[in-house]
Amino acid sequence: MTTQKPPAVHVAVGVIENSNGEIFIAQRLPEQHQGGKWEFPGGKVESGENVQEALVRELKEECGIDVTDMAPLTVIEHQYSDKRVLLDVWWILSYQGEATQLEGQKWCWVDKNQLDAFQFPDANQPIVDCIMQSMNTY
Ligand SMILES: Nc1nc2c([nH]c(=O)n2[C@H]2C[C@H](O)[C@@H](COP(=O)(O)OP(=O)(O)OP(=O)(O)O)O2)c(=O)[nH]1
Ligand SMILES: [Mg+2]
Repeated sequence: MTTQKPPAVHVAVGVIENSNGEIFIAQRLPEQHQGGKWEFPGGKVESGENVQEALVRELKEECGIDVTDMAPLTVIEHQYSDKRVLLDVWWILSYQGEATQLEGQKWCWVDKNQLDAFQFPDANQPIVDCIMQSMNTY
């Protein structure tokens, strides 16, 4: 008998960098999946949306910014003990407004070189590596 894997939850994730080379991160609320871990803003792609539309919507809802340009960074499929996710990760190339956190999460700008001092969900390790290695010229 074959067992069918449940479908992965498709998640749009944005890496926002400021002019000081710092990255925006927020701490997941205790009651959320992977609660207490730090994350890049984003959320689930809803039906009828493409990933870019989802990212624009999520970053408006969570961070209060209007994203105007983005570029694909990486896609990560990860199986947690309780859930499988497909993280669709994008560099935010330009946006309007001042990034903040509108859903009660702790947040901060962190120097790229210090990103590994924060605890991220396991799926995020390749993203953190990628950012820390990047000589970002955008
Ligand atoms: N946003 C975000 N989610 C991540 C990251 N790493 C990671 O494993 N995830 C997982 C945790 C969740 O299972 C899923 C994203 O769910 P979410 O709670 O942000 O979704 P959402 O904003 O749509 O919120 P909701 O449906 O719970 O209201 O992806 C990350 O860096 N950012
Ligand atoms: Mg979210």
